[in-house]
Amino acid sequence: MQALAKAGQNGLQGTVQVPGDKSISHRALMFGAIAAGQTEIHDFLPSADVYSTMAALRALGVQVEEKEHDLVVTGRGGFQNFRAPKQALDFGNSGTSTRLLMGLLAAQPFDMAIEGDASLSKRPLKRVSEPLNQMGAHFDLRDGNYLPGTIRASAGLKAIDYDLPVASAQVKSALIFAGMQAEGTTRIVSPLISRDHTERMLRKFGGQIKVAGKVIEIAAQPQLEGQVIDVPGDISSAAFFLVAGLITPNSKLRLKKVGINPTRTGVITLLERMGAQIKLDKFQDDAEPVADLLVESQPLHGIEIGAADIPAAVDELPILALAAACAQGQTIISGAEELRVKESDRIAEMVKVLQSLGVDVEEKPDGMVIKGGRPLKTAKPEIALSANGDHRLAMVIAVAALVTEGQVNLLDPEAMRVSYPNFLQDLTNLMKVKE
Ligand SMILES: O=C(O)C1=C[C@@H](OP(=O)(O)O)[C@@H](O)[C@H](O)C1
Ligand SMILES: C=C(OP(=O)(O)O)C(=O)O
Repeated sequence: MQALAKAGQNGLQGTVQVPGDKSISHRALMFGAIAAGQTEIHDFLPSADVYSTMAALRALGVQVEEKEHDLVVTGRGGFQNFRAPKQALDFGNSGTSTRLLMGLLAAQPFDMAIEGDASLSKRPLKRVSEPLNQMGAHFDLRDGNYLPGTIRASAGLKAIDYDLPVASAQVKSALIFAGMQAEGTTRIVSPLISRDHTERMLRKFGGQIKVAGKVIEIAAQPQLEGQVIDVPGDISSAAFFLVAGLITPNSKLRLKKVGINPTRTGVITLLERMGAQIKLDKFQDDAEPVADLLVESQPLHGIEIGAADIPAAVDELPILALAAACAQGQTIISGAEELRVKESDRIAEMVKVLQSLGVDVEEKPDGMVIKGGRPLKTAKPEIALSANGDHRLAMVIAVAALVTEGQVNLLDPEAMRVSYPNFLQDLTNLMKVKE
């Protein structure tokens, strides 16, 4: 159990370099694996989820060397040169590893067993296996939807036209990897635009993809060549500091080199709608735009967050719900049912966390209604909260503790290893009193 710190008189002050973007780190490893030659990945995210992708690729015969903040991947020069793994591929807690690799590995000439931890084994995979099976892949999944399972050998894939039922970047990316190996042109239509790191990275590696709004066309590719990838800081991790800086009195923070891909900046847009001013010091664009984010404590007000807002802020909804609890007035979150199938049921768990801190919050099937503005306060002088093994919930609880009257303890701080192993250390560093 971890006793969580409360912010002092000076609030949070200083500069943070949040670790590398998780989505981009996974993809850099995967594209590195299928490219020819070496790929250097600078400032990758050294977290449990990214190590799950790395371990799976190593088990398939891909050489990945780790050197301090960098990785060097020696690619297999295509999809057909992998080695049959000796054991089940274990994706740990990582939905991104599972779903993207299901697409990347959909047409191997051998069977592969796949598994994950208890949380991952509850997350739906039919959304990926169904279209891939239509293309000629064969997945055996527990109850047709869950890990553990087997990716069966396939004799080859054929293109399909597919309307995604959910605005999921993971499903879209799985279909892009499959489309790259299929005969014909695969057409993917998304209901809403989701993060486009796969599309950008494919182009960076020399590949071709047609993107027109929500419609993507992908076919067989020229030989991809190894690249140097600079991974920007993860905006999903920066989001915890943005909200911490806004709700903790007397704070002033600079978050350095954060990725500001427009498909990911929903948290900034929504905080701005709540009345926040966040300054962006932009850098030169590479494949992914980057900026320093500057934030100071400011009053916030409630807003309505609807279905169209969700994809660009999907992982930031838990911390936005905390911001809403500290804002004046009512915030309604709707159209966010996807949150129920993340590492935990993030609607139910956030409602529980906020209620333990005295917040007036009502759970809805697709979101919640938060009546904000009351100071956060524990019912007893000291309470212990569980993040239910969910890294994002664990970090939300640590941010809430900064401004809660009463001592908050966290039962499962180790959950943070999934995306931000040094989060508590980085947060504590901002509380050192400056003379
Ligand atoms: O493609 C990605 O890297 C991700 C996509 C999102 O999931 P969905 O595709 O399920 O929305 C997000 O929640 C996840 O953290 C990372
Ligand atoms: C949902 C998340 O990740 P994944 O789907 O990769 O487990 C997340 O990081 O919040």
